[in-house]
Amino acid sequence: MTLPYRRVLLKVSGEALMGDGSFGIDPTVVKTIAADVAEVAQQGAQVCLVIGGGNIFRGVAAAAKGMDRTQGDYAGMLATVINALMMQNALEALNVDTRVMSAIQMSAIAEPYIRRRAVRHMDKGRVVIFAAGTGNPFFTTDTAAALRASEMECDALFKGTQVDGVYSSDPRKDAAAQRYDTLTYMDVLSRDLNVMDAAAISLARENRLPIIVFNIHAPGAFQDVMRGKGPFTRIDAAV
Ligand SMILES: Nc1ncnc2c1ncn2[C@@H]1O[C@H](COP(=O)(O)OP(=O)(O)OP(=O)(O)O)[C@@H](O)[C@H]1O
Ligand SMILES: O=c1ccn([C@@H]2O[C@H](COP(=O)(O)O)[C@@H](O)[C@H]2O)c(=O)[nH]1
Repeated sequence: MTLPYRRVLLKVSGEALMGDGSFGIDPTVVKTIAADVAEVAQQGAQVCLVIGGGNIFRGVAAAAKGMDRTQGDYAGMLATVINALMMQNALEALNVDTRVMSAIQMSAIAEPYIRRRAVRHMDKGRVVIFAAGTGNPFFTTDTAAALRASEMECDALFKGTQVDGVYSSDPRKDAAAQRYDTLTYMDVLSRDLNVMDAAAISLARENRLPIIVFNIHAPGAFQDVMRGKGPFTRIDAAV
């Protein structure tokens, strides 16, 4: 069965890569996600990825302990490059052609981000991994994902995270939280549902980019959610 999307961006939470650990990367988790991405790419969808860095470094957390925020954010962006290289390695082991494109130039390990080149890579069937977020401090990889998905004219942004959708409050802290099947961008903003930052939601809203939030941990979760198999939450202009 053909997939109902031509080109999509998958945002993978950095924290998801920790597996059962409390820091860093569990290679088994990376392999499982890579296998899911490989399946989707082999079924003909153009796929690009943004991977968070929260499993390694978050600028805001470092700032809370007295570090300069900007410096911490640059360290956070470098953390996303480490995750991108791990994912590239796992995808290449599955014979998926990939390119890492970095928003911060580091020509020995990644191509610089050039929008038209990224589009060309995807047209040739390569999975493009966007690294180093937006390249700017005070942003997050959620915003980078909404930005790149808009630039790439993706049909949707899939946010693969630790929870299976958007809840009335953080489900990891509130056992009574209720999951929504659908929400509008305005619902997420006005109810302060913190699954993604407001800048990312606003950017998606402006560009009419649907966001689908799902749990990345179930094997095959990405290909299932691409086919509309739940659970997930869809955030859109009007529902
Ligand atoms: N209303 C809500 N609905 C769903 N999840 C929520 C909500 N409020 C807070 N969260 C939390 O937001 C988290 C989603 O963010 P995620 O872990 O994907 O972080 P990220 O910043 O995108 O990535 P990283 O882990 O790299 O920092 C969920 O794990 C969940 O605990
Ligand atoms: O555009 C960006 C993207 C990220 N950062 C910094 O990186 C870390 C990790 O990203 P997450 O989205 O939290 O996974 C983030 O905390 C920022 O410190 C950035 O500065 N700019």
